[in-house]
Amino acid sequence: MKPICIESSKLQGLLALPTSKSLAHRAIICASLSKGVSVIGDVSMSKDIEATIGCMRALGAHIVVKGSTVTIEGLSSFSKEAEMNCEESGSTLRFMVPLACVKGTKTHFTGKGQLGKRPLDIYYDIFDRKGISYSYKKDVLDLHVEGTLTPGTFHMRGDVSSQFITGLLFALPLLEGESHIVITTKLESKAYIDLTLQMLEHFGITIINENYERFIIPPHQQYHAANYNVEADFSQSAFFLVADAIGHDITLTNMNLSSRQGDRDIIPILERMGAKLIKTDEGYKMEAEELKATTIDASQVPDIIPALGVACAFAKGTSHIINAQRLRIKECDRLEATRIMLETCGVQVKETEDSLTIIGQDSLHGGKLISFNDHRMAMSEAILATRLTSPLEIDDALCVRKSYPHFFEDYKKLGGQYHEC
Ligand SMILES: O=C(O)C1=C[C@@H](OP(=O)(O)O)[C@@H](O)[C@H](O)C1
Ligand SMILES: C=C(OP(=O)(O)O)C(=O)O
Repeated sequence: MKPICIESSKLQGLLALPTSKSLAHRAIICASLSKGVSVIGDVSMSKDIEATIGCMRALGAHIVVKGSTVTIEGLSSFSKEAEMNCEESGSTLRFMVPLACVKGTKTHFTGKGQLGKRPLDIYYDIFDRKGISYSYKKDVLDLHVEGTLTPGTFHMRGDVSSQFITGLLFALPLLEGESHIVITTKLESKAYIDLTLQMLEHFGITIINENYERFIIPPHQQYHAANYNVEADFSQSAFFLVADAIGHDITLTNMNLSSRQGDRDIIPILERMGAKLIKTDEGYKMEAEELKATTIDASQVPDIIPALGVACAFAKGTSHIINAQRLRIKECDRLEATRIMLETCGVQVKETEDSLTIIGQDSLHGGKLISFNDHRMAMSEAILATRLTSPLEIDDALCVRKSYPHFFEDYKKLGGQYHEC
């Protein structure tokens, strides 16, 4: 795709958000492991979700996609061999690896972009302890795994990625003996574990959660087919709620305010900055006269930080984004990328190993940016561009396909103005 030039514009109107990628991954996996047929409704297709569907098919599930409805006949036995292309989806890879080892499926994992550079060591340690054989290449995802996971106690860090814990939570209930997962550090991205537990329960799996320090997984369990409708995605809501907070007028028509998605915190964070959530006849929107600086702890909400960086850029005063080291191991180094995005448009930003200090500005200019091949950076940049005094060029906006293929169509419908440069 050619670079696009975005002009400043007023975004306004109604928008139905795509549905939650995190919940869709989980529902598709649980249904694929179930006895019987499940219908998963309201799935928003994206590259990441297609990757998970492809992997579960490779493992033996029968999956039919018609529009946003995914009908899944769970696998009757695990495939002996599987080829799993995880594209650029960290969730897919980290959720699939333990599943590949439930019945010793000989699996070849491939993927693209940064995925081969994102941590997997927690699994390699388990493989070493459990005698599972594996080989991988450095920095590109080309991983071969063969071996069977045995039950036991798994000591795991909780401050690298919660996706490793989720991955084990899917696989361990299927083993012959009881297992325990013991979290050895502070648990970050904790709400994603809640989403996993919620989905496992929906599909009939029991996990005993001892205060997020130990998870006890009874053995010999069976996933039971269940229907499930996926709710709107709060990580995606962040772009539009931030847009509202910096002066636009977008009403989101499908947000579930009692959702357990951690990124629902976008609302209290923006409220702390002086914005207000307003209920209208059609849905919800944010309103703000003026934003004020705040301190944001990124450890539980890593995915909404680039969008919040845009809010901080227009806030009065100095904002701090703290505990953000793990942003460096996402689709790009999101801490550095957020700094570059803001600096390019005239914001003063200081970056440390795990924080950003952002000095809010009244007026910002355009420039030339790359998307860092990261959907959340491209979407944040598009929102930032609406409030600049000159156009912003973005090199490769196609990366939004990872989670929100229609982002730029929706952006245009709301009044966003861009053209190929
Ligand atoms: O479990 C999930 O669905 C996710 C967990 C989070 O990852 P970490 O646990 O690595 O922070 C989040 O960043 C990712 O986009 C989705
Ligand atoms: C980090 C993300 O996803 P994943 O870890 O699944 O690649 C994301 O969607 O922002």
